[in-house]
Amino acid sequence: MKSPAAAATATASSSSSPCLPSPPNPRLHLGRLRRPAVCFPRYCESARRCPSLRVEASRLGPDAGNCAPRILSEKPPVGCCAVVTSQAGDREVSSAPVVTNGEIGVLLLNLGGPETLDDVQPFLFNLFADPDIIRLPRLFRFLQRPLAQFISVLRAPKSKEGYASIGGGSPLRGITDAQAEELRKSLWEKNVPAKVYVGMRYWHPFTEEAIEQIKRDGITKLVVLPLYPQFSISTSGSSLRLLESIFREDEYLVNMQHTVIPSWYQREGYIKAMANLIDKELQTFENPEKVVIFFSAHGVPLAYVEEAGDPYKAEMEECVDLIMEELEKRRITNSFTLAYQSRVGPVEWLKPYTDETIMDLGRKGVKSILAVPISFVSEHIETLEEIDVEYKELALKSGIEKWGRVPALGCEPTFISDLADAVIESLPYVGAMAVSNLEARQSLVPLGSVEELLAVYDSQRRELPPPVTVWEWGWTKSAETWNGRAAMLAVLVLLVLEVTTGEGFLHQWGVLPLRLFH
Ligand SMILES: C=CC1=C(C)c2cc3[nH]c(cc4nc(cc5[nH]c(cc1n2)c(C)c5CCC(=O)O)C(CCC(=O)O)=C4C)c(C)c3C=C
Ligand SMILES: [Fe+2]
Repeated sequence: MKSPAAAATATASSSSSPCLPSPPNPRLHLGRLRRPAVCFPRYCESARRCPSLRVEASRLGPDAGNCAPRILSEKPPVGCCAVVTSQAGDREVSSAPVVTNGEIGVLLLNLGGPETLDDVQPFLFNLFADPDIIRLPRLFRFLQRPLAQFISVLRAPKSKEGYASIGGGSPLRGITDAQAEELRKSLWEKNVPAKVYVGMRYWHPFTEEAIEQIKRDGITKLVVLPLYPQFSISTSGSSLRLLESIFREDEYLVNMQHTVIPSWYQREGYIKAMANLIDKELQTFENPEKVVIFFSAHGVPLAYVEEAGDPYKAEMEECVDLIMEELEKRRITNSFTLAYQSRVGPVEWLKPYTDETIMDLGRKGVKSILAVPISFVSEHIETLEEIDVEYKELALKSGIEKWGRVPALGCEPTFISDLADAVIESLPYVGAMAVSNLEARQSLVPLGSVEELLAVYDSQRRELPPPVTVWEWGWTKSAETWNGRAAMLAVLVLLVLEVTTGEGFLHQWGVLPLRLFH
């Protein structure tokens, strides 16, 4: 890591009393202002010394830009105290039991994927019906579902082809369930008796189902952990928005203490696990030092970053830097590049695009590439099909001779253990409760973090630029596109009618003299 400031070993005390002035407003911590806005040296300094805030100390340092986003609650931790001993470098956690006065739950948030080919279109419908994927102007909100239906039906055949080629469905559910089980085991080994739940955004098990189970199990302290290392409005943000709406409506949840780990790409364990995978895969090449390490992240529309303030790009770039720094420590100094894949629709997405970058490297005479999927921790359609098949083919056509790919982290033990540490470290922040139910309701969720995190990037809930162009008034590119599509559709409908009924302009003009069907 950039600043292993927690060379200091720190031990959390068994007292939950705060020893700090309130941390700065978390609204400032995430997102577009992140780098400049989060440097609170006084706060970070104190945090390093304060036992009850030790939890985040391994990320603190002279470069305080890394610290504040991790302080998840403005209120002091109450009612729960992790007894944790941690050493920078090995992140060892002591065997002292975690003392809490409630049932701990961990909710893993993920995207979800179709399990069969019949699931593909309804899965796509759920995805495009999400206002964090396509947020229409207020006046046109009523069109969200019809539009989602329209786009999902249009896209389904192409998506189905992809899913068919990877075995007829997404492997995401199985892998996420396995990660949940490994995380549970790891937490128990670290003396944290927690239950772990999986809540998917667009397919089973839906987040709503996970929440129902959490209620049935009587969980009173919940750590929310999106399985995306980097934060994006379109992924973690969307899942948090859904949670916010569920929490707001429910008496039980209003009273449940929670905290969110919004992103965790700087964690030492994660960075090391990624570096281990890259290191190992490089050894499969004849001349490992000549290989270009090609980080390929899932893209988002450019306007998410430039207009809506999505921190995704900044977090991604920092993540890649951290991995390369870790590799450098191991004397691996290969060239590397970061590009964005999987764009959907005609609007501009984050650049450079993966396909263009591959061709560019080919033109420049690069002969070996090691692809590193970086935005997701499971194998999925975009690793198994897009990278392993499409991009490999493109690379070979572009003059690249050897193409390799680092596997997704999955249940890699260093990674799972680090996730468990992240959960343990966040426990003292679970439970910053509103004073009364009324107050909790007014603030939408129990004080913790969901709505604060949402506010960070999206306080005004502005329109999001649609990845698939939808209607805009005026002489715009979008209007032209949609006019064109509407016209083509109209012509198609007229043609079909004409051919099937034998009546219409073409018949009147003698272009089509015969009725084809009777
Ligand atoms: C960090 C990861 C992801 C971001 C950011 C993201 C944004 C995003 N995605 C779409 C549209 C689609 N995504 C689809 C599948 C899909 N997306 C991610 C991850 C991110 N998406 C994953 C892991 C998967 C695969 C799940 C699986 O089943 O294996 C799909 C469906 C597949 C396809 O048809 O290509 C679509 C569509 C948008 C529009 C978007 C940002 C706005
Ligand atoms: Fe996606």
